[in-house]
Amino acid sequence: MPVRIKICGLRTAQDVAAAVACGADDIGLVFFDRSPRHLTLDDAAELALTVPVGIRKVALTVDADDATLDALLARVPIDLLQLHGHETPDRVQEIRQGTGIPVMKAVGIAEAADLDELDAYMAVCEQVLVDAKPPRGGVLPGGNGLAFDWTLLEGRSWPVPWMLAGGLRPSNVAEAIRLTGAPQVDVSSGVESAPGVKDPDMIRDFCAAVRGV
Ligand SMILES: O=C(O)c1ccccc1NCC(=O)[C@H](O)[C@H](O)COP(=O)(O)O
Repeated sequence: MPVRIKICGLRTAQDVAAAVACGADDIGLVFFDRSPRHLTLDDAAELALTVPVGIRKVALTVDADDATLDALLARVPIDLLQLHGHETPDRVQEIRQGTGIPVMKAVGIAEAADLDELDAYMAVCEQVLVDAKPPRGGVLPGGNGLAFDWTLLEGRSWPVPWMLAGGLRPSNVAEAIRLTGAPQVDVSSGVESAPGVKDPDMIRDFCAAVRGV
């Protein structure tokens, strides 16, 4: 099976076109107003219209309340919710049941013990995102371009689909896949020329590196 590719934090129709042209499977839209990748609902609704059928539109939210999620889903057609805050397993279950939208819970990893946190989410979400833990006191809970020690994942497997994220770049993604066996990869900073500015050449190089594994 080819490794699935998610390009996160797209903000323009050009970003979407570059990701689609390179064979991305998922595109991520960020709804977190402290992020340089944040989209308004109007901008996201317009951008969603440019995404071809068959490409999954993933909405990234951080500890969003029901009203925020309802407003988002009423305006933007979303295929998967990426929960990137401190959502508990109960909250993940509530969101999944309340919205009817499949959920991917992100869990931050810095050391082996952090992997235990993943277990609590296996019964309540469709997928997990195994990401780097954000730096202490950092502004963003994700999208920091930081990698974790991928050897922590050697020999690990989970009963739901999982995606690897955190500091992936065109130059290291093949090694990350080889070491972890990741069936899906997610990138944001690693294909940017500046925070929030996607670079089509880097997107192309990233996808080529994944497909070359
Ligand atoms: O991208 C953001 O600005 C962001 C804001 C708040 C929570 C998460 C955020 N990003 C997460 C991602 O883009 C990815 O899912 C993942 O963490 C990879 O990021 P990167 O290390 O930059 O490739």
